[in-house]
Amino acid sequence: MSQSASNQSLHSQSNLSDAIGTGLPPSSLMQSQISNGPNHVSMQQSGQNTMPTTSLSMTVSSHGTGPGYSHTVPASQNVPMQGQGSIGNYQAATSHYNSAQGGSQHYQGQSSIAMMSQSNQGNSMMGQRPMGPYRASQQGSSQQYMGQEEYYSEQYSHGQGSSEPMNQQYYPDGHGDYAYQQSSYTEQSYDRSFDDSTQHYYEGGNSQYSQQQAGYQQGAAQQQTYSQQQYPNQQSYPGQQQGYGPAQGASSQYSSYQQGQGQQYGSYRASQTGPSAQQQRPYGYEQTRYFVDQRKVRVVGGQGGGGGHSFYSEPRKVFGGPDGGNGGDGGHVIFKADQQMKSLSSVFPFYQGFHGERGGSKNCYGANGAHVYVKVPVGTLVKEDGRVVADLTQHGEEYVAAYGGAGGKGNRFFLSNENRAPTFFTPGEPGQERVLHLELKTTAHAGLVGFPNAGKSSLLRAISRAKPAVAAYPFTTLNPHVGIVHYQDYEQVAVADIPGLIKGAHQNRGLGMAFLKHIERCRFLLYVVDLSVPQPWIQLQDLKHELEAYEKGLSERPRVVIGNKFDLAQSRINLPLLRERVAERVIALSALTGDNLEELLWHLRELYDTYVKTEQSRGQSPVKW
Ligand SMILES: Nc1nc2c(ncn2[C@@H]2O[C@H](COP(=O)(O)OP(=O)(O)OP(=O)(O)O)[C@@H](O)[C@H]2O)c(=O)[nH]1
Ligand SMILES: [Mg+2]
Repeated sequence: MSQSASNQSLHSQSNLSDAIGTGLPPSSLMQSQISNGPNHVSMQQSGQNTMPTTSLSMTVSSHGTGPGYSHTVPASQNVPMQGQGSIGNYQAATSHYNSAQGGSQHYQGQSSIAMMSQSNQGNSMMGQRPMGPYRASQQGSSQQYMGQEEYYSEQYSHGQGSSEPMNQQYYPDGHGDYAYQQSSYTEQSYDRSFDDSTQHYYEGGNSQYSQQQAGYQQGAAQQQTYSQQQYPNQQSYPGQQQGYGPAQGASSQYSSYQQGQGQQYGSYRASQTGPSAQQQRPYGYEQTRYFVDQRKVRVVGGQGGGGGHSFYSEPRKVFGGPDGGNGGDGGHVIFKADQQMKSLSSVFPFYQGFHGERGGSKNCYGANGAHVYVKVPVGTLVKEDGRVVADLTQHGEEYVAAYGGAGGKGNRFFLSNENRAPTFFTPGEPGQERVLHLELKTTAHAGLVGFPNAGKSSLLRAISRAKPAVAAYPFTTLNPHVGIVHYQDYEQVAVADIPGLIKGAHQNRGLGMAFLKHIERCRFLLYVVDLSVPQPWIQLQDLKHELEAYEKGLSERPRVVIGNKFDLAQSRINLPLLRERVAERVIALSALTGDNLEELLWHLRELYDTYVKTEQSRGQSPVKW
């Protein structure tokens, strides 16, 4: 899985860069629009065409600097931010901007959640703020915006900064324009490491805001000189406020802004359950597609086409008889197991089959609706009301999740000796509708089972090309990863690394036992124990206990005990003690230094060969990777 994860990460990178290439407005487009001055419509259109959702970018812009500034933000009205912010505040912000702007509609969208908890502050700051230069910078904007264009285009030429894909990842529902905003304004971020970049998410808004402030204070011409010099200050508002010096109103305004923004992002992050944890992820996490091992899907087959209703008629054959053809059948929704798919993340919550076409005159039958194929990973269980209805364990296996409705009959169908001119026909039947639960159980040959920090991921990295995250804190691994061990005779053994188990996992301690289902399909088990901890055999007992609690007999699969961290001094004392106490074969090795990995690899191969032979003797084909 993790090999594929790395592939996926590559894919996602390329996708994202595609998105950046195509989804963001090209700089030339930006230029033409921007240099037109406050051309609301065109900007908005570009926002809608290229970036279909409203985003937090408005947050920063609309709040911070008010109307003029907002022109630079691609925005759309159609996606309100209620889901992420407080609706009440959003509305307050809207009215605020309407009054300031004379009701240009797209400011409603732009203000969005920007004003969360800030509408009052915003109003008061409008009163305090010296509006003259501010408006001037907005109106006389051709120069100013030209300056910004240069800035944009320069930024776009830098193009592929790490922050952009990452931000897209933050907002899978299309907050690309926020990413765009940030990348446009914070050149600094390109040089940063990933960890910094995640922070940059917050800082970007500030920096952008600060630039605008600088522009307003210094006049339009100055805006061309956005430079790195400003950036050192951008993250700290106190510094900025000093810079603004005499602008009393401004300083209070900005401090309130800062406060408000913090709240706003706080609430936003809270609503994003997955990514919020990413702050601590050591690396690479942001660019990978999320691993999803269960999904609820509603599937509806296509509606059958109605029957035709017509009578044939031509000169000299006026009563030619009924000739309405039958309608086409609706298309099915079909789940198809695909080896390329590694998680259920690309499965949507709803699928609808194509409808059949209506029957026509002249006995023309309507075309059948096309089937919709949904690719799912091999090892996907399909459940309905808690009952397993399908188990897709082979590549290419299909399951018809929802049948399309049958097409209706045309009036020709009802022609009989009793009724030579039937006028009735039947409509198409509706497609079947079901709500199904998909559940993925990783299919690998061997499963690494161990306590957190035992070194499972390190071991997988050492024996395969998979790159699961390794770190010195527990629960580094949150999703199963599969790595492939390649042998010289081209046999491949798949090894799954699952998140660490602890004592009581079956009572939902630690990460619980939700991940044990990924072990369920492993043909043999590799128990990984940390030899350097006191009494490592206790770990082994606990692990077995947990596996048994999950499924009886699971811990008794063909297995081997791996004593990891053999390079540490304590391990050498513990190893003989462990060997005395456990019945299984113990392979002592060090995933870190690579000591004695060969023994594991040979033994793994033995286990695999035994498995293949057993399957073949049963007349079944062994799972191959
Ligand atoms: N000295 C030594 N340290 C090791 C060895 N193997 C792993 N480690 C360290 O142990 C720590 C945990 O390693 P991981 O591979 O992340 O452990 P894990 O079992 O995957 O942990 P979780 O994902 O949290 O379940 C890391 O700091 C590794 O560098 C080893 O053979 N020797
Ligand atoms: Mg791990």
